[in-house]
Amino acid sequence: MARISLSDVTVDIPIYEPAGRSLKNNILSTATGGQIRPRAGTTGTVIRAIENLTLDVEHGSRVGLIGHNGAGKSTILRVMAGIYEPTGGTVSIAGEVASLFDIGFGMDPEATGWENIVLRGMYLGFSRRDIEARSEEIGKATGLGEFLDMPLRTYSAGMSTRLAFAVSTSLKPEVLLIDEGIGAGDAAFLAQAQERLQAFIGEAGVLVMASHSNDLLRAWCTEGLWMEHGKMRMRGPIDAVIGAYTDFVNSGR
Ligand SMILES: Nc1ncnc2c1ncn2[C@@H]1O[C@H](COP(=O)(O)OP(=O)(O)OP(=O)(O)O)[C@@H](O)[C@H]1O
Repeated sequence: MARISLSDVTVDIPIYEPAGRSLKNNILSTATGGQIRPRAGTTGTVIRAIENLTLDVEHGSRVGLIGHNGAGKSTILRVMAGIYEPTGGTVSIAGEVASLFDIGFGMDPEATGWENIVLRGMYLGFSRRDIEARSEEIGKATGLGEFLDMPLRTYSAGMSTRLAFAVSTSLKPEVLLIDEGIGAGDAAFLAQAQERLQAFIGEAGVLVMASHSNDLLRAWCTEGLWMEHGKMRMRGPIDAVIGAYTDFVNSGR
């Protein structure tokens, strides 16, 4: 059974900046971003992107990450994907993870779409045999037709997204992580993607996605998690969390 468990996770990102630009305050209050703090024992600075986050995402959950620019949404996804090692706390993931960010990950601009299906699949941890056996189906799902014979560098951002999305969802990972880059798709892609995603979620697994699009969040997620300056502010049914966040933004606080 797929499951994600974060226990008291903190992520500090050290900033190596010229000494002359030191920060006077422990925490600068801004509308965006994480918390900027002095780095303990040094004259340097860290950005606290996530602070003491404890979170369990159970099998079958579809969680949407909501919040201002720099609230920590992408950082959470990167911690779940194993790209960022937390500074504090523990992360435990059960199930194969596929991430739909870093769209270029495992792809070669000079290789064709077909070749990139195999490359990305292998980067995501699947065997060449496995991915080759599925490439026909994946190619079809991209909707890219003859462009699959062209090098990736000839693709638009949305076309690359289609390719990456088709690979990730065809491999039936148990945990799918999506960052909002998916918004690069056009309406036809989104409709098709939703169908594929629903099939994927129906079979098993966990979805965690970050987006600023309420429509996308409502369509794909059942639960919302509102992040603010690296901390969880609210978790609950997606409509309730979007509603509370929207009210907060509109109140101008
Ligand atoms: N590579 C990095 N170097 C320094 N700081 C970073 C880096 N990546 C993220 N941060 C900081 O971490 C904090 C959280 O950023 P994150 O990308 O997780 O936010 P987000 O909620 O995904 O924002 P957005 O909605 O704008 O994509 C921000 O304060 C950001 O400045």
